Amino acid sequence: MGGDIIEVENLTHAFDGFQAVKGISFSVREGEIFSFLGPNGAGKSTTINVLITLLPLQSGRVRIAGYDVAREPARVRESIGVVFQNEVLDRDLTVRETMEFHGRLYGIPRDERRAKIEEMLGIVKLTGKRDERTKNLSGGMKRRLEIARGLMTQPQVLFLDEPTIGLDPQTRLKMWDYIEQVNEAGTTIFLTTHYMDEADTLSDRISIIDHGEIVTTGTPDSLKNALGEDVIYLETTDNRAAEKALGSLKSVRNTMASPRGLVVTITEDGSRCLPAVIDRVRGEGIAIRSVNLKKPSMDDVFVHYTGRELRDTGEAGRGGS
Ligand SMILES: Nc1ncnc2c1ncn2[C@@H]1O[C@H](COP(=O)(O)OP(=O)(O)OP(=O)(O)O)[C@@H](O)[C@H]1O
Repeated sequence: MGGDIIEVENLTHAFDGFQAVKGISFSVREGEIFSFLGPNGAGKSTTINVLITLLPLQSGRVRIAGYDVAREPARVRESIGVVFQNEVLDRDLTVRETMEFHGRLYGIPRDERRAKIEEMLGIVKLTGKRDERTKNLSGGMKRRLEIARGLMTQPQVLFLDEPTIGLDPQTRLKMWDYIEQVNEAGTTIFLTTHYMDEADTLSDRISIIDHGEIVTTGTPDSLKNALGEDVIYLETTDNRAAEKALGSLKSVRNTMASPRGLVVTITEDGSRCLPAVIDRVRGEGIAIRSVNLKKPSMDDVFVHYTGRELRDTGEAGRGGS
């Protein structure tokens, strides 16, 4: 992996006085698959829109592939590809025409354009669909076409906003393969996703943003390991009282109310300290409805740092920890 291809320093962005992004700093290394996660309204889109020059830089510094978004936006645009969350294909164009149109728009010379179209359609396995109108493609094929189109200009960084949203599980797995192939061919990937397993599987590193601030950054393994050895999910008749009772137990690192119950992260082998956890809760006269012991997952990391499930739009949990 090379140096930093995305550099964000102290980025702040406000809408009518409301601070959507509050002085965030992070970087993405050349060659990485980097995931940017956060609950709804956390500030992801605002950040990405500044990075891809759709929103003006208000304050801070952002460089993409060495170019400053405020001073050299055209250079930045030449260096990136973007695949948006909502489908933006012309339904009446064929697959090849879609690619052809994009290539012309970017002034790619004819012969190079033709070769590129074939190469990119090959990568996303759409060669056989070359003459199909896009309206007749499946959801997965449409996403692949959008990715192929985004790659035509050989961007150094490809921004993928929710690349697998709405796709069936099998197609999602295939899409992961394509994303990895694109990455192996040398493109840095900046990804947003609501699927924690996706972020976990694909990412070299992940940042989680909440309330306009980055709350943690790390490799999937380091983020999961930092939570502790194991996680216990407890459903009790009084989760608040149970949380209080467990606070003083030595093997308990952290407790947090979540929509799935009380999340207890522990520092030791869970199967060994589970009896003590149960005894302590019952000792307070609290009945236990269910217990679930497991290794920390990216979902647990997300709940730990944001107090919310990714799909949970409400304010069921507490912010931060
Ligand atoms: N154009 C705008 N005018 C006013 N407020 C805005 C605007 N765009 C975003 N916001 C607010 O800024 C905050 C961050 O929004 P943003 O779209 O960046 O979040 P997000 O993390 O992308 O959320 P989602 O996952 O729902 O897309 C939210 O509170 C949102 O309501």
